[in-house]
Amino acid sequence: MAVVRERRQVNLRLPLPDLSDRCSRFPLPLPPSASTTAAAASASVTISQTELEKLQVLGHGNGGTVYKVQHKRTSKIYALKVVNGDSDVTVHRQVSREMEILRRTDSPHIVRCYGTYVKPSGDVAILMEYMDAGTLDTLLRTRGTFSEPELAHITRQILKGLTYLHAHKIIHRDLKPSNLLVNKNMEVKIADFGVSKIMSRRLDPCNSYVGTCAYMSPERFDPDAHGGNYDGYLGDIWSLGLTLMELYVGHFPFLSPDQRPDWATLMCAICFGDPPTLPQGASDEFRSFIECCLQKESSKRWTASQLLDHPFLRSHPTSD
Ligand SMILES: Nc1ncnc2c1ncn2[C@@H]1O[C@H](COP(=O)(O)OP(=O)(O)OP(=O)(O)O)[C@@H](O)[C@H]1O
Repeated sequence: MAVVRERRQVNLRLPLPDLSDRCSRFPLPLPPSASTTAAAASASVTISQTELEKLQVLGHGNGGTVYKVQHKRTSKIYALKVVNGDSDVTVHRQVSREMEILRRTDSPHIVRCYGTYVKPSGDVAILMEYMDAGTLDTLLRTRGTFSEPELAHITRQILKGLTYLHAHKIIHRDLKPSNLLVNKNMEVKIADFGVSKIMSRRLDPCNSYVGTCAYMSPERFDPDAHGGNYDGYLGDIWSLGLTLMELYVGHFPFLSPDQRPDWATLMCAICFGDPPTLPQGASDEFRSFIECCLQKESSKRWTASQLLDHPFLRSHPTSD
């Protein structure tokens, strides 16, 4: 059993990195629309980094800072994730992995990347589409819990993103409300690929311990008790189940609302306790959907593409 990943405290007093013209130039696609397509993304113009003006800090992550930036010439808004050159090696490894995955992906359900920048000083940045409603975590805190129809809409989008990733042999490994970005049209996109894994084959086993432990499946928390390795794709499904439950009940499902998470409590609850269940009032379809995700034995969990056809989603058809 490995250690809990700690969130690095970002030093707010560090000067903002100056992304100068010495950096390589990257193609900047046309601004994203509600239905961004690969064709739209490939219709690109080129800008220099000095054409990006920082407007405000959107948030801090594990080693990086995300800024809202404006492309001066077109006034279009983007998000720029910046990691300083003096960050530790783990942070650089994570941002490199994130850049590699974002460059490979092309899906309306994955946050779109418009360029990556690497300076000789080691400063690294990723230019992404700006999601103007923040994350599902911030929405939960500001506007409260989500209804079943809202969750069905959210779930369908996450599952389409996961189906895309898994078909491309990418395991996210850190799915949680704060890694799901939202815009004002309630489009939900999967983000933050710092601890994701690209498999060389579809069924390669996983055995590394990275990600946010609270959302880890029992077999990821304690691989030794599960034969030393596990199917990482099904680990994403467990995290999805916990994420949806949290959005429905308003707090992390394994803990009561006022309980502080600590590693020992979490470990016992996830590895030795029963999976959490929905409170009274939830529909049978939603209850069944959550059960299909939160099976302790991973082989009993449904895959992302199977879940897309679950009665819970069929009972809330899309308008499109
Ligand atoms: N494309 C984006 N559009 C709008 N806001 C964003 C975007 N990307 C990130 N953010 C904001 O910046 C914050 C930090 O994002 P980042 O991916 O660096 O880390 P995180 O997911 O919050 O944390 P960690 O890396 O520890 O998992 C997010 O929580 C979100 O509020």
